Amino acid sequence: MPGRYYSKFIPPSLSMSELVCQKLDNDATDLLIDKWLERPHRPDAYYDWFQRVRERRHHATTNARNQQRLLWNKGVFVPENIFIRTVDTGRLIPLDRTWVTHVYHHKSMSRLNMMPVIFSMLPELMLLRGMHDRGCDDIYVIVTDLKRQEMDQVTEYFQYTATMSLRYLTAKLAQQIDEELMSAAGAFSLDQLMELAGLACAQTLAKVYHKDKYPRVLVCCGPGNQGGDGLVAARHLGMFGYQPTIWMPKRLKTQCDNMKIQTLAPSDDTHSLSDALARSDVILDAIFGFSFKPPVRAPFETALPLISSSGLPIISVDIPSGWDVEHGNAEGVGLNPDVLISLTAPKEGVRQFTGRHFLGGRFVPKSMEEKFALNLPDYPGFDQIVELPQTKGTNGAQRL
Ligand SMILES: NC(=O)C1=CN([C@@H]2O[C@H](COP(=O)(O)OP(=O)(O)OC[C@H]3O[C@@H](n4cnc5c(N)ncnc54)[C@H](OP(=O)(O)O)[C@@H]3O)[C@@H](O)[C@H]2O)[C@H](O)CC1
Ligand SMILES: [K+]
Repeated sequence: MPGRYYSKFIPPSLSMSELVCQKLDNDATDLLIDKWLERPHRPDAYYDWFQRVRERRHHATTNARNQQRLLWNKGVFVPENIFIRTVDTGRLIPLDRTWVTHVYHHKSMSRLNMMPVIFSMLPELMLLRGMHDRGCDDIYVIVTDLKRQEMDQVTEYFQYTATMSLRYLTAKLAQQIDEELMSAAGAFSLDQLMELAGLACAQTLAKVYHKDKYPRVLVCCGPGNQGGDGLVAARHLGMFGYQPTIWMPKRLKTQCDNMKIQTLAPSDDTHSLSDALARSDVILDAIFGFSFKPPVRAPFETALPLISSSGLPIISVDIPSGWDVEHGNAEGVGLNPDVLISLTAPKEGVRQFTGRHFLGGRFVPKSMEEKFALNLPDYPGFDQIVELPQTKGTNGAQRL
């Protein structure tokens, strides 16, 4: 077995192993399925599924492409050593991730939702067979003798590449999705979306910057809807026990006043901002979102450098303010946040962002996610946010 030729950015490849190609025809897998089904089982979805697979096998054997190809070298045929090369993206996926990935890529399978993969050889072969029957014609099984630690690194790599199938939005597409969410397809009001977006922003800040260490949050709000997200976030942060202060040079909002959240008087100069920066622990940048068009105009062209030079940690909403929605911080005038909370889906311009990256906006109906091929990751439990793996300065275009 060759040494470690792969890393997060050098994917494992077939050339890593001296592979022997063998063919496993459907009769052989049917035999295995039959044997497995004969064992005592409590009926469950997994069991039913394979029973249906068995019933359909005659159809399958009349299928001209009824072969699964197995490739392996000297490794042991155990789940940790098995990779599947997917037919659609051609990526190598560790077997224990395959089910999830498959559900992810083949929406038709999603109603079989996340049945547990049973880690023994027979069910795995059955799983492959089931995938085959469901339209995944060429399934490559690569058995290697990677060690556990190497496997973990490969898994890390796959987690990274999995996020690369996430769709990054252009400004136009982000606006289109926003409009659609508020049309009959989504049937949300702007206030509802803003409430959820602001909650996701507040949750992200609270997750990264604990209120005991960073109690004083300066919420910088721009003149558009993103400024509204900022106000909502300020309200939630107040509820979470932070002491937010709002800098919103263009207008004020009553809900935050009612909660006695301090709001700096609107003004076209940035003196009040400078003072507030000196009294803050962390900044929530809710200045510009996907409708930003460079160059930055007053008073923000003075505010952005002031915020940057404060040296305080910054958490940006949707896109770091001053970054072009599609081309990022090409002009170098934008903020450089430590944390980003993208809403709905990341924007094209943040592909180069290397800090901690969260996704929020858990309001996109499945139909819309599919229509726009967003490939959104699953949100954990009841959270409004999901953390995306950090990119290390690549352009994210890499694939196996
Ligand atoms: N579906 C979602 O994900 C939701 C996201 N939300 C958030 O809304 C923003 C987008 O909101 P929008 O109102 O379309 O735009 P912005 O907040 O980005 O800001 C537009 C305002 O900014 C002014 N602007 C634009 N460029 C500049 C500039 N170079 N200098 C100064 N000012 C600028 C612009 O002024 P104009 O005079 O040009 O009109 C606007 O006043 C999205 O990113 C999310 O954060 C929603 O909360 C809900 C759903
Ligand atoms: K922003």
